[in-house]
Amino acid sequence: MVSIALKRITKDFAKKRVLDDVSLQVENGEFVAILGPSGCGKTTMLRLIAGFEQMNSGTIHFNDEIIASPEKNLPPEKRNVGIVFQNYALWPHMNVEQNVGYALKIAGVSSDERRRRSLDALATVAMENFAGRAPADLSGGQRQRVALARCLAANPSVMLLDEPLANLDVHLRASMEREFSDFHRRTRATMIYITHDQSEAMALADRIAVMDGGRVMQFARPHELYREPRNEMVARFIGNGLVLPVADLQRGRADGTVNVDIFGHRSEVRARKDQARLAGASIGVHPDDLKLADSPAEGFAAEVERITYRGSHVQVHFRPRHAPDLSLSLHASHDRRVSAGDTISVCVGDGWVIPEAA
Ligand SMILES: Nc1ncnc2c1ncn2[C@@H]1O[C@H](COP(=O)(O)OP(=O)(O)OP(=O)(O)O)[C@@H](O)[C@H]1O
Repeated sequence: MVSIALKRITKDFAKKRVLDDVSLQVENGEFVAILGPSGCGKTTMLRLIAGFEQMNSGTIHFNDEIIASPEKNLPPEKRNVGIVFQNYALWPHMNVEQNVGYALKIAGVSSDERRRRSLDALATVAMENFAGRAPADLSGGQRQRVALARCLAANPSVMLLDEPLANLDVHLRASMEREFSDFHRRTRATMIYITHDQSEAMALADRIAVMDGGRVMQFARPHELYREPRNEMVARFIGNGLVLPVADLQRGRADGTVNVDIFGHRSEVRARKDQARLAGASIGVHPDDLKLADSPAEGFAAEVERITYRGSHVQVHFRPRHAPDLSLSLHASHDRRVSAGDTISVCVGDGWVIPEAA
């Protein structure tokens, strides 16, 4: 069992800083997802942990051992990590079963046992009927599934996955999601999983690291990221979040709520317990937190721009009267009859005062 610590890692490519003072402590047996916009350094971080790149400064520790630093680089094959990367190639001269069983062969597993474990792993990814095929005769998605099976069969104590489900169709994705969950429960391997799919990350991960511009913005449990984003980047990034300016923040009750002015209407929102009084701040909300109020006294005034039909509900696009430059939207049921040009009243059901200024 392995815990992984990244300590103050920086990595430059041709004078461009790609990882900037990244620290991350992944506990033994933890499932961690990495989310962030394209180019923020996710893959580079995984390649450093795998041993395919060397950092400019910092150290990587597996348990108490330093496995990588600018002076030291334990070779990838000595790290005992399973790797499923985008485009991580299968060996072209081996058939599917040989690819899956190769690590077991190297580890001295008998051929009967190897065959059993390889076919088991292939069945897990619905590829048992392709055991004799050459990788060249498989689709991209099928190759990805074989790469996964190869990783599962080797039963590593650390698994690094870079968008392992990206090439799969929606049904296979759902069943592979369950498979990852089961695999993790069974083996308690430490897993680091890059994905662009937030719902996948939320469903699978114990904790999620949100990255931006080569830095870790927040590393927290999924519900904490969603409900208590630390800064504006995380607030906007997670769950299509919106950031609204608020004024005259007053401490509320002891439970941590505060009272703020949102576009001319006073509302209670959540905040850190030690949140100070402020003249101005920002709150993070999600589209479902904004509701059509029943009367003008219950919300802030806004003008409806347009309505979009969304099947189960309508999406009402509007601009707050106090901030006409801001375009927002909320979901309303079909029985609320609103049209473009109407004045509506909008209340904020839930909001969170973003603690770190932009
Ligand atoms: N070998 C390399 N040489 C030069 N620049 C590189 C190299 N590898 C990555 N980069 C650059 O480093 C930055 C981070 O890349 P990385 O692949 O880690 O991002 P990412 O977050 O995984 O992106 P994506 O989500 O698109 O896969 C990018 O600007 C990329 O162009």
